[in-house]
Amino acid sequence: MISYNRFYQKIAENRLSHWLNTLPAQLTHWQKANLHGEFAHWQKTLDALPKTLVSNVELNTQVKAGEREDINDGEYKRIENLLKKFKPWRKGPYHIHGLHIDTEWRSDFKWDRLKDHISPLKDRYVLDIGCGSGYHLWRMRGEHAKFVVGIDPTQLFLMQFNAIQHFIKDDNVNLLPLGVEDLPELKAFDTVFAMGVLYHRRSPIDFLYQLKSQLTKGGELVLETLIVDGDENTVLVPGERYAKMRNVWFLPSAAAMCAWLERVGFKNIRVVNTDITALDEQRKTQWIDTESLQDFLDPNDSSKTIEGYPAPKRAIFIANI
Ligand SMILES: Nc1ncnc2c1ncn2[C@@H]1O[C@H](C[S@+](CC[C@H]([NH3+])C(=O)[O-])CC(=O)[O-])[C@@H](O)[C@H]1O
Repeated sequence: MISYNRFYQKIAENRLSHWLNTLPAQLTHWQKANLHGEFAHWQKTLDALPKTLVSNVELNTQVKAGEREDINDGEYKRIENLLKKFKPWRKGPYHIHGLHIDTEWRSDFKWDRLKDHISPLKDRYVLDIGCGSGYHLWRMRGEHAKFVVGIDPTQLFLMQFNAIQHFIKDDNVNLLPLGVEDLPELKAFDTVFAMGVLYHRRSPIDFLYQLKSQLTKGGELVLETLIVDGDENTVLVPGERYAKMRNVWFLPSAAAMCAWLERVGFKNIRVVNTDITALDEQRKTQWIDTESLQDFLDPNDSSKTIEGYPAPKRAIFIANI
């Protein structure tokens, strides 16, 4: 059973205390009514992870907990077998006692593209919406953020996060099983990240208002999303699938995205990076059994998706309120 009591105690004493008005009831309901069919099984896997002595934790240049020498061969094999039960591992990579979880995505590439453009995270309250397994949460803490909260409704990713947390043990980094639509207007975070989520939202403008309502006055939004080429009136709404993904709705141009941000009241809007996703950033590894980017592109023309749309191109936007 996952307990959020420690999280409640922590926020009772910090600037998120008003979240206690709604969060405990929401999470209690979630545990009663919304658990994934595999949840109990996953929980057993988590509980079976050995309690090891973690000699060091490195979060600034990578996400690494412990050394190979901290554990014996049996423990290493056990950790590997148990963590493989949480496949597919999409976002990472992680290094646990010398075990390299070589995830589908090199999420560190995205971090490298944005880290020099954002306001320093030192002492900040940070929220990462749609954080996946939480890779970037650790990197934010590695930049000395004071309190880091991630939300993501996909329960397998929560399990992956909890598995990494089992070794790192930092109660200033938390992942809650919520969607953005479950958040009250907290107006409490200094930096809000929303990366890889906007195109999954059916109402992108409402989504931007939701992001805005999480920020303190003067706070910073870091938004990353798929874009297309074009002017401020260009938006692609793909058919049933984009790069084999079913739930993709709006792909604006960078100019359109800036116009949307301005329309909902963000200021100081800038595009700090654009990048075509390359095959070394998203690829099949031993830690996923499913297809990856190579299978999502036209085999004869990698500038197109398999459906004939422009291949994935992403941009990072930073804005303030
Ligand atoms: N309603 C929702 N509210 C919040 N999150 C959601 C919702 N619906 C889906 N998600 C979550 O949004 C994440 C998107 S992945 C980006 C990960 C990371 N940020 C990255 O930048 O690497 C990109 C992709 O899969 O295309 C997934 O983890 C979903 O579970």
